Amino acid sequence: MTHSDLFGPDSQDFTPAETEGPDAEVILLRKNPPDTDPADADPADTAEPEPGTADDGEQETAVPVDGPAPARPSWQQSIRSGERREVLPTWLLSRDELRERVRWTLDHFTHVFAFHAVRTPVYAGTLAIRSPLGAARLVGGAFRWVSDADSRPIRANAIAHNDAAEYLRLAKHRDGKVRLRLTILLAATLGTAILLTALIVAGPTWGMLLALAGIVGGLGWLGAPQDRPLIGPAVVKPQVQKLTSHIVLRALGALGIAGINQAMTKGWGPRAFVAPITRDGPGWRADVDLPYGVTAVDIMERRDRLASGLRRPMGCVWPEPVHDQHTGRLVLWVGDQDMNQASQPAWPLAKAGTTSVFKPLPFGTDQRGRTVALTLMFANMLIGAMPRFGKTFALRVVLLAVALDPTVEMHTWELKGTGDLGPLEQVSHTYGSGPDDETLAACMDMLRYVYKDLERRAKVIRNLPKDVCPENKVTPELAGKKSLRLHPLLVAIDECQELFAHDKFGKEAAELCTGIIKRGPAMGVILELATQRPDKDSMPTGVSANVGIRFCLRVMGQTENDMVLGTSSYKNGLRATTFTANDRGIGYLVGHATDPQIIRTFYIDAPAAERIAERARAARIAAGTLSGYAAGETTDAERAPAHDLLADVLAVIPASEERVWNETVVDRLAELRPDAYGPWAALPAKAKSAQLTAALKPFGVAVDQVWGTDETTGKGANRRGIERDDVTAAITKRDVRRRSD
Ligand SMILES: Nc1ncnc2c1ncn2[C@@H]1O[C@H](COP(=O)(O)OP(=O)(O)OP(=O)(O)O)[C@@H](O)[C@H]1O
Repeated sequence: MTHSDLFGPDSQDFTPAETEGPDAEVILLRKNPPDTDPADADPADTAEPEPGTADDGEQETAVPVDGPAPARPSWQQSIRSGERREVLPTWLLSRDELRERVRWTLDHFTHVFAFHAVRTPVYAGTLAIRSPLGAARLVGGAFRWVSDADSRPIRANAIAHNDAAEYLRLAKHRDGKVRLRLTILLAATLGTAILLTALIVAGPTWGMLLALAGIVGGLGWLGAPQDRPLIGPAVVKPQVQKLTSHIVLRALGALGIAGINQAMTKGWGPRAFVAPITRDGPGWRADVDLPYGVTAVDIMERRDRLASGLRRPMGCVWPEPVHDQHTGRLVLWVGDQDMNQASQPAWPLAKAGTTSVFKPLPFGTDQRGRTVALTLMFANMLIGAMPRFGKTFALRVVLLAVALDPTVEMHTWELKGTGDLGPLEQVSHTYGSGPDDETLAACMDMLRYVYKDLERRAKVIRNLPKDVCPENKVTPELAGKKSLRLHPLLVAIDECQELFAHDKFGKEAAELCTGIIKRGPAMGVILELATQRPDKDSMPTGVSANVGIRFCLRVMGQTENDMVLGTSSYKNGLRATTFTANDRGIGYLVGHATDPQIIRTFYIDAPAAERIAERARAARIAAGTLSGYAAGETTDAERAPAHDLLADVLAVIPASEERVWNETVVDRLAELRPDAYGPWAALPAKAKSAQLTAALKPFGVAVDQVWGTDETTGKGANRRGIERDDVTAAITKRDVRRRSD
């Protein structure tokens, strides 16, 4: 509809096209009197007039739907919002990456040199075999050149057309050429012959051999068949197809997304790319603005189909959103190699170095091979995966990095019982391995201790002057003050479902861990949990809802996925279900950077872990921080006798004896278990009796004066002793209590 259609040829001079360009739409509004509520207006009055009838210029006005074009932004305004490209490539700024590149380059050329050096005899033999043919080709070529064989067809043509004049002209020209070339050839041959003779007669042997090798090599090279080169490549490069806009659009168009398909019919394709497709690390990067209404998540959800459209393995295809752009901006990174096959640099701390949990600790590499480091202080971490996909390996990388910070008190518990975290035993304040009730009970003791320590830490922090602790949380300075005992404390529980799903300990474990996870970070307490069963029975919601850093390796379903990565993660395209059976050690990392990342953890095998832990132990010994289990200190529980005192006492008092002196009981106990009670028996009579009194007190066994007979002298006397019935009653009472627990 044009302006004159609406207003007639005499309408006021208003040309939308001049203001907004040809696409600007115009709507017609009826001007209401100022005191009229537009809602009260008669609908008939607002009906669009027939073209050409809208002549009431007083009542109607045309308003362009698209407002006037904004004034052109200044040069500075337009450039300020732009993205600055890096001055130097990131690999040049990172010492680790630079070192890795240099190392790789040296490695590469060493390999190439060794590859060809080993094959030198084969190359020499092949050249020698090919040299006669090469000599024949040289002679043939020289003959053709001297005889000007190339011009033969032209002369033949002159003969065929009986063109005598032309033939004579050509023959004369050729004769001159042949004479000149023959002279050059004879001179070159003579020169070479003289040189060779001189070399043979007067030159050194090596010179002669070199000349011979050169001649044979040259002739062999000339004699090589075209389809069989002498030297094969030392490194077979993967045949990677270059990523082009055509391939990207083809793949996007094959996803079955209506928005993309419709936009394509309207010519969206060429405008999709906001930057040229470039090499980015070991792969290609395309920045795409998707059609209106299509989001990057829509593409991420269809990664498998995208990989099919690109004709690349799934592990090469990584679509991502751009957090500081609109949701339709997609960065598509297509690796040359499947992520699970690409070579990975060694863990930067594998050979040397210590760490600080206040600083980032190297954890893995992303698809582009860049190191991803985690800052664990003030965070908690949950690792989830199906069995055998690298959960314990991932936890071990984190724990080894933490172990290299000598200030951290480590509590390492692996509740599967395979000893995968065994290397950490030598640096841990408490350590346990196994799914049995005894280990779980000890793990609970540890959690109670840590939970209680939170209260102490809170009190210490609360009482610190504001200028020392302005943020009410542990700082590196506070952590360093030994007297405050605010050093970082890390609790790691692998296979934590064993604890949370336990009939007896589950509820308390959930309460303790929820408390630790909520209050721990500010007080320097870090909780690391790993589980192969991230469901609601094995992972309390109080825990899963409060975790900061989440790492999800391959899982089977949406529930497990969301349990580890957080609610709606699956819906938002974060699908650890799409990892394949070969993607061990690869997972989504959420909560660490602004955007979720795909990480392959550094691979540290058991022997390497052992070596690193030994280094960590040495650093702790040097810093004077080796403590608890690692330092050989025993806990109260361990100090408690492994035997049953009441049962032993009862065993040494026969039913015929109603009362017995304490000292007699101790002597008999020492006879029964010399290791356990021998030291008691060695005490003087009074102390001996007092020892038994103290040991029986917690069980409520009364000690009183009892009549008895000295076993050596046979004399009767009143001394401190116990009644057998009291011991039996104490045993019964204890057993009843244990059963009710
Ligand atoms: N980053 C990695 N790169 C390559 N392979 C890895 C990586 N991490 C783990 N793996 C492989 O995955 C295997 C299983 O790892 P891990 O023992 O950590 O699994 P898990 O999930 O703890 O299994 P489970 O639940 O049975 O304890 C390892 O033996 C190792 O070979």
